[in-house]
Amino acid sequence: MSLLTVKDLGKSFGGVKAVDGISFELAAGELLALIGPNGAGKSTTFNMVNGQLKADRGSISLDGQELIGQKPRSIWRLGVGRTFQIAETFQSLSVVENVQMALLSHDQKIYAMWRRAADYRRQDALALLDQVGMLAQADRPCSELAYGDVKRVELSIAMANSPKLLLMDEPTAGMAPRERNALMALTKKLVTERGMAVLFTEHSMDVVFAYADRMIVLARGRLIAAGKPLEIRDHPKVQEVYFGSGKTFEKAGTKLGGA
Ligand SMILES: Nc1ncnc2c1ncn2[C@@H]1O[C@H](COP(=O)(O)OP(=O)(O)OP(=O)(O)O)[C@@H](O)[C@H]1O
Repeated sequence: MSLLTVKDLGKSFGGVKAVDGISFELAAGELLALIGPNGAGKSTTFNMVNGQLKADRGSISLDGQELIGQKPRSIWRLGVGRTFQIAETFQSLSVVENVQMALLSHDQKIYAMWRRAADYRRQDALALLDQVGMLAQADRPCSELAYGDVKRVELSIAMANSPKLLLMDEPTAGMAPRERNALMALTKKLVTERGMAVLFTEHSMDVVFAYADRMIVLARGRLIAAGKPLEIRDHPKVQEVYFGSGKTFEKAGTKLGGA
């Protein structure tokens, strides 16, 4: 059975149908890539799933519970996580303290966090860091880490909430190819080990084809194709959008696989 079921989801801004009646499913243990040219509706879709935007129509159901109409915080509590960049204010904290802060937040002990982060559930935080290969660097300040390692820590912070579904918006943006592959291989490992589902946008087609179990393709708010990477690559509509005349997206100045 699907973990996430999206049906006839729609959102308009003024006269623009940003998302125009899309439907898709996502199972536990699956990595689903959401791709499409600039302005296709990817961010709008993401923000409806995490509750930052309210859908005009349709349904988003997680494990049978309707998410539309719920606040972002409630949706997060139900198990929809997302990766956040480590805020500048937390850069001076150590790696493990950043994960401890996330555990405090998960446990709703947010008000005491400044005082208590250093003591709070340290062993659990270390276990999360171990899962992302960052145990050896647990006591270093985040500000000293290489970019790829910061991304690993961000992933472990997202894991602190034990998400059933993790949303990743351009997870490998700004990374070199080797770092990109390492991060996605790690994500895939977490998906398999934890039975977590991941929905991600990505502009690097290499990453998408190498790591996505399935893909959905949006263009002008509509879902134009869904399937396994190889099926998508050969799909006529996708070919037209990305490689063809470019008629549909000429004006948007589409980059290949623009996320
Ligand atoms: N807050 C908003 N107000 C008005 N129009 C918006 C708003 N958010 C998005 N849109 C419009 O909705 C459409 C879809 O935008 P969206 O950001 O979801 O696309 P995207 O696929 O994420 O694009 P990109 O790859 O450029 O980030 C675009 O035409 C955009 O201009």
